[in-house]
Amino acid sequence: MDTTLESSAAVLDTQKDADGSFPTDKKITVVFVLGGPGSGKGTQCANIVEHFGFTHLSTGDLLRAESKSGSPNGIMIRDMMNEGKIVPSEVTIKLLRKAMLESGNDKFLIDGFPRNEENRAAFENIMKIEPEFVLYFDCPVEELERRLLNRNQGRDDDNIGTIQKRFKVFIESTLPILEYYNSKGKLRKIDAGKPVDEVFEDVKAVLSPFAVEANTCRKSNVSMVLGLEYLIYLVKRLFRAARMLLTHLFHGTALEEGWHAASIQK
Ligand SMILES: Nc1ncnc2c1ncn2[C@@H]1O[C@H](COP(=O)(O)OP(=O)(O)OP(=O)(O)O)[C@@H](O)[C@H]1O
Ligand SMILES: Nc1ccn([C@H]2C[C@H](O)[C@@H](COP(=O)(O)O)O2)c(=O)n1
Repeated sequence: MDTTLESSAAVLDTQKDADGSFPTDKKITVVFVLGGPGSGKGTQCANIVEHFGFTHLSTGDLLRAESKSGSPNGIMIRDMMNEGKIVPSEVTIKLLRKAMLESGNDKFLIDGFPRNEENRAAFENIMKIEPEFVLYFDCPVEELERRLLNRNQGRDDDNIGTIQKRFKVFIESTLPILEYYNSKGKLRKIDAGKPVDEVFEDVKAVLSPFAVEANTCRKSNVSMVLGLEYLIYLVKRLFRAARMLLTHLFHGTALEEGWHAASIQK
């Protein structure tokens, strides 16, 4: 398989443990999203979420949040990320699993994972979920560097020293994972060197099998909203009827009392 960087991520088999379990009756769909650092994985995932109803889980974001949470692993994660190294799978998968369960969704874009063979094997062994396919954003290294240096999102690892290390780790550890999924016919390679909208056109073509489900999902959301609105309308009418009845009873009694008092005075 040729890549630009060289030249310069189902079916659920339920797992039960202390963290909880996925519902047995649901098919869990997982799409792994890979590409060099800065290839636009996060950018495109945001578009996919909007159009196809997936939950986007960025392993980098999950690790960054964990490193800042003051957890026992926090310092180790921060140090490894600053060195561009890959955090042990046990840590990453625990975070991923928790986020997947908490989302309540059954379709996941797992961004920046699996980064190496250890990640891939651990996910398969622990989660027992086969990815539907792997979306690979392929982009020239010069463009990656330019994007990362201009990102300006305050990331500690967006400095030239760590960027070079991340490129090296991508070539040595992640490219073999792409080869693996390519050999299984599960790689969907996208030219990520183009403008964002053009890249998304290609992404949409790959994600098209999920379009019908997305429509269904949107339709069911619409009927849920309409159902809720109708319920609110019925409750409002009920309240109005109750108020009219009470007013009628109250006024009736008051009138009766008024009439009674008047007749006594006479
Ligand atoms: N097609 C594109 N053309 C130009 N700039 C882009 C494109 N896609 C993304 N960018 C910009 O490049 C930078 C990196 O994009 P993004 O954060 O989505 O990459 P990433 O692959 O998620 O990075 P990382 O692996 O480091 O988390 C961002 O500033 C983004 O706005
Ligand atoms: N599976 C993963 C994903 C990410 N990391 C670490 C190492 C990366 O350099 C860093 C940033 O990830 P990104 O936001 O660029 O996807 O996070 C990891 O160790 N394991």
